[in-house]
Amino acid sequence: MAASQPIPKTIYIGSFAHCISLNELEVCERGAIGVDEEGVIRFVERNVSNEEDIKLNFGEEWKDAKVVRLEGKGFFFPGFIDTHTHAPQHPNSGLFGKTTLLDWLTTYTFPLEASLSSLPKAHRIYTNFVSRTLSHGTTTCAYYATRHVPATNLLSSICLARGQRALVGRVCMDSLSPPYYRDASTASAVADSRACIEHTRRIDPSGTIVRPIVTPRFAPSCTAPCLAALGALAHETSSFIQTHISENHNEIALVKSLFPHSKSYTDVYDTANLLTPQTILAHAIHLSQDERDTIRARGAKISHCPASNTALTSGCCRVREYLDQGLTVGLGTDVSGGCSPSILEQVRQAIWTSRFVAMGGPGADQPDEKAKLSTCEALYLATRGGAEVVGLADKVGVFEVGREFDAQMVRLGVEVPEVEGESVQDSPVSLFSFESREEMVEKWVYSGDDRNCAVVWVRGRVVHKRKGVVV
Ligand SMILES: O=c1[nH]c(=O)c2nc[nH]c2[nH]1
Ligand SMILES: [Zn+2]
Repeated sequence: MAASQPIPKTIYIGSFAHCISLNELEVCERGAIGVDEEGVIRFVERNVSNEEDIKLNFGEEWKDAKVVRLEGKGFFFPGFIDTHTHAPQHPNSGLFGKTTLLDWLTTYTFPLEASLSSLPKAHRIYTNFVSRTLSHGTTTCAYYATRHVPATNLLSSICLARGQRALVGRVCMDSLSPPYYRDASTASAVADSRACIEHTRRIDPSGTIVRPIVTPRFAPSCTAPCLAALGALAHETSSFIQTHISENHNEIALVKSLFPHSKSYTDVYDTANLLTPQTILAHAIHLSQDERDTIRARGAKISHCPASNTALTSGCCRVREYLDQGLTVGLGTDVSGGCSPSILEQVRQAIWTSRFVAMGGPGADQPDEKAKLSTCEALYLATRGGAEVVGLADKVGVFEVGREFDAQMVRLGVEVPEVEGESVQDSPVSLFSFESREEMVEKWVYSGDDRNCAVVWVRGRVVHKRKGVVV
């Protein structure tokens, strides 16, 4: 099992980068990170001159440590955290036409999800999707599965076997759903969800790698009794909760008509005790100030899904404002509303969305500079922000003593040679000779992809390696 295989003490030598705070990106040129047999970081050294000095400084116990050296241009970076995605929708990535949320669900999504009643099909999709997210540097992922208990349990088992940290949720939907894909009753939705929680707790009792997450699809898909029963189930089993909120204007109007006595969309969930510090709310685009205040007061978290929000023309989330108001935000790929499994892509998309908010649409005056996310802020959301959303704030997201080594080795390739006639190389990032380390990080953010993700570790264990890379 990737997650529990024994590992030697290891020293990672080379440049590293990480977000110390929302506004502070540290790029260390000559670093050394010491990781023990549990995968926990024991030292982080800067301005290292040679490996022997490191070993001497840290004494006898590190003298035989394995060394992983980052050769050439690149840096170690914390693993990405995907706070919201749908594994069963992977085959539909890129297929959405001109639909918006509600017709997209009935046209593309429900038929595909229903077909995962076939376990061989679920196996094919889930193994490929977990491989894909890992290959893009995602070390933790909050997954929606489907309604099916066996397929949901399979996804948990695959994540555990591959060593990817995951929250895995069986989707509950007992209302307004097609007859071929719905829960028969609140009682069966709760019983099936309980079965999935029990499976996840059985295969990983400590919850180090996989944890269950109670998953009402969204308010239109659930009756009020079902929402309340799921709130109670989450409390009884101390589980995380994930759902969608305030993604699209037609959806918000539908919620208003289905729950006429609720003050707002947020109030529907609050009434059902679904807003807790362990709740992940995907999208959250069109929230009123009152709703934001409630979400903050309950300690619930937000998953910003910029690519999906654009593809389904749902709206531009005012994330910079949310951060100023003290809301906790991470990034989500939301496949297949979003068409990429890459959190690096969401970093870019979050930055573009913030610029669209800043530009304010046709006829607007000067851009609103306050609305713009910086590169560092977006990287923070992809790592430390995400860690807060999934309850791992004290464990991952930054290279600090006492945290676990969830990381990716980013390799940028070689500089473009001065002689004419060279060919384009495997890395999509073009380096010349002038770039500072900070500029290399910027170039990676704006032009990099999975070809730059050479190795991925969770708790110091290798969970992905690009072909040909030796560690
Ligand atoms: O982006 C989304 N994807 C979904 O599958 C979904 N279901 C309800 N609301 C949703 N939004
Ligand atoms: Zn979603």
